[in-house]
This record gives sequence, structure tokens and C-alpha cells, in this order.
Amino acid sequence: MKKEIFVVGAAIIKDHKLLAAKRSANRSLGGYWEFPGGKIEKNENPEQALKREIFEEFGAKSTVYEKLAGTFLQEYDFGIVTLKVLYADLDSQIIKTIEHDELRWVSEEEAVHLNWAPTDIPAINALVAKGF
Ligand SMILES: Nc1nc2c([nH]c(=O)n2[C@H]2C[C@H](O)[C@@H](COP(=O)(O)OP(=O)(O)OP(=O)(O)O)O2)c(=O)[nH]1
Repeated sequence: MKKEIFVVGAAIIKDHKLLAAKRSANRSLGGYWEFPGGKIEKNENPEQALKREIFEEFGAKSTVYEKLAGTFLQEYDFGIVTLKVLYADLDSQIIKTIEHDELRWVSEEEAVHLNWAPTDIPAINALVAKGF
């Protein structure tokens, strides 16, 4: 049985642009674009996990809103990732990036051309279909 990995990602949208993050080359799925976020720990709900991850990754406070419809599943050699995407806002500046090689605010047109982690592709398509 493969390990199940429960992950939460943030759809952070400002001025019609989405904050895309490129995973550091030395990590699992390195070099792919993703939503800021990470693994949900045992004692957390998705919202708590996302606020913690955004603070750890960026040193920024955040407000988390509703979930994007759907749960996105993808099997990898290291496990099965189950991704939930929550809309969020940053309430303070990004003061550091510890897990990403690059951060980029992208339009819908730019977003669809990035090399997203396979898990994230249907989520990006759903976000673009809704418009941002
Ligand atoms: N943060 C994030 N992780 C994602 C996304 N899509 C996706 O498949 N993942 C995967 C990558 C990782 O295997 C896992 C999230 O773990 P993580 O971001 O906490 O990474 P980590 O530092 O604990 O993992 P690792 O590099 O040490 O293996 O989910 C996404 O949009 N955002």
C-alpha cells in the first residue's frame, strides 16, 4: 500500500494574479510549480495547516477562505497525494522563502503555461475556469 499524503495548498489571488511557487530543485517534485502549502499534520484541520505552512514558508500571516470545489488526487512513486486547495489572502509581507526557488504572480494566461505539479493541473484548470 502506498503512503497517503494529505496536502493543503493556497490559492492566493491579488489584482487578478495568482501566487505561484516553484518547488526547490532538491525537494520531491522539485522544479514544478505549486500552491504554497504543505502536509496536514495529525492534529490540524486544513485551514490550520495552511496558516502554519504560509507562516513557516513566507513568514507571513494569512486569512484562509473557502475551499475550491474538488479534491485532487495523484499517485507518485513516493505515495498518493491528496490535495485540497483553499482560497487565502496574505495579511503581511512575504519576508522569506525557504522552500521555493521562485515566486511569481501570474495571470490566468501565464498560469496555464507554467509546469505545475501533476496533482495541481486540474486545480489550476478549475481556478482558471472560475476566473481570477
Ligand atoms: N505544498 C504543496 N505540495 C504539493 C502540491 N502539489 C503536490 O503534489 N504537492 C506534494 C509535494 C509533496 O510531496 C507534498 C507536500 O509536502 P511539503 O510541501 O510539505 O513538502 P515537504 O517539504 O514536507 O516534502 P519533502 O520535500 O520533504 O518530501 O505534496 C502543492 O500544490 N503544494
